[in-house]
Amino acid sequence: MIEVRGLTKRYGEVLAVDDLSFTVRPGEVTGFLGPNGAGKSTTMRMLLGLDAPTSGTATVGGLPAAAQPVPLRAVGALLDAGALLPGRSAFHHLLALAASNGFPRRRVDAVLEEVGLSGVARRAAGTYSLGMKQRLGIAAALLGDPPALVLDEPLNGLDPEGIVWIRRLMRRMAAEGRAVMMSSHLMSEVELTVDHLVVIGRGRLIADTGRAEFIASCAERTEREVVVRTPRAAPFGGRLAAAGGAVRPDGEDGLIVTGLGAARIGALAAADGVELHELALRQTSLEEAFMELTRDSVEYSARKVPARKASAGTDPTGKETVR
Ligand SMILES: Nc1ncnc2c1ncn2[C@@H]1O[C@H](COP(=O)(O)OP(=O)(O)OP(=O)(O)O)[C@@H](O)[C@H]1O
Repeated sequence: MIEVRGLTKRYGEVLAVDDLSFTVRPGEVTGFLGPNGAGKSTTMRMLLGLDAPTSGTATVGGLPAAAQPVPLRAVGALLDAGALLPGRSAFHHLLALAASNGFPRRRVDAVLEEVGLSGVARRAAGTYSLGMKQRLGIAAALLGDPPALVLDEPLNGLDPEGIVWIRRLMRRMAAEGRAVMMSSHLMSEVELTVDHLVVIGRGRLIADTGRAEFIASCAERTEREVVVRTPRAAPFGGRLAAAGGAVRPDGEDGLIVTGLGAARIGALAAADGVELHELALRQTSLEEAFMELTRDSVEYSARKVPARKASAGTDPTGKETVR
């Protein structure tokens, strides 16, 4: 179990992590999401003992990283897959890690097999593709057979095959009872993989929720839009507005309508003899809902939005909590 309580990190003027509390449970993959600069890497570095908190605690199995007798046995981490000695082979990289932690050599063979690098293990890591470096980083994380895994943007830059492979591996690691935490700044990367979501923005907690509940709350929050295409868009748009719909044009022959269901729009068209070329429901995607949730937390936004403070468990629109 990974537990973060009141975790805060200040770099001079920058409050990178602000009173953050959440739990990553065994048997689950928890997605740790937030836009660039939200504080994900800083939180993970504190969890791993690579950075000291300004205040608060981050523990794995009840102990902070510095107090773990053998850190690699407590938590495996992938932070920067590129941080390798380029001339050293995968085998020797892992062997050095195993030796310095007192792990037997057979663990090296086992993790190389696990990540599919056995065939290229003697090649210099500098010649590896990004996907192979990610696999090597994951092999190192698995070396101590730890009950918790912390992976920072593990899908970054991977091809579709690599993405599917990491997803399956994380699901399997969770099924074995490990607590798995993966960060991402894209909802689409994690929505197929995670059981639980912890969303942060500007260092603060925005949502701490099950994946299914997050999807349900997004569906509730976002109004369904109906796309209508007709050669008589302008007059029919007026008719829909008079019937209580909020209507905006979409090209010459299109209308986007909220506040009226597709059935009602179809009935109005039939009653008025309006020819329809399209009548379709458009559901906001999870990615759009996530962007909406974190919009005010984006460090460098193309749009100027007023800064609003989110409190733990409350979404920044202030409409509803998704905890
Ligand atoms: N060593 C540091 N010194 C000063 N500021 C820092 C340092 N490390 C991080 N920050 C700042 O803290 C904030 C959080 O950064 P962090 O890298 O944790 O975010 P992130 O969510 O991991 O972002 P990304 O997805 O871009 O990696 C940013 O404003 C960043 O500029």
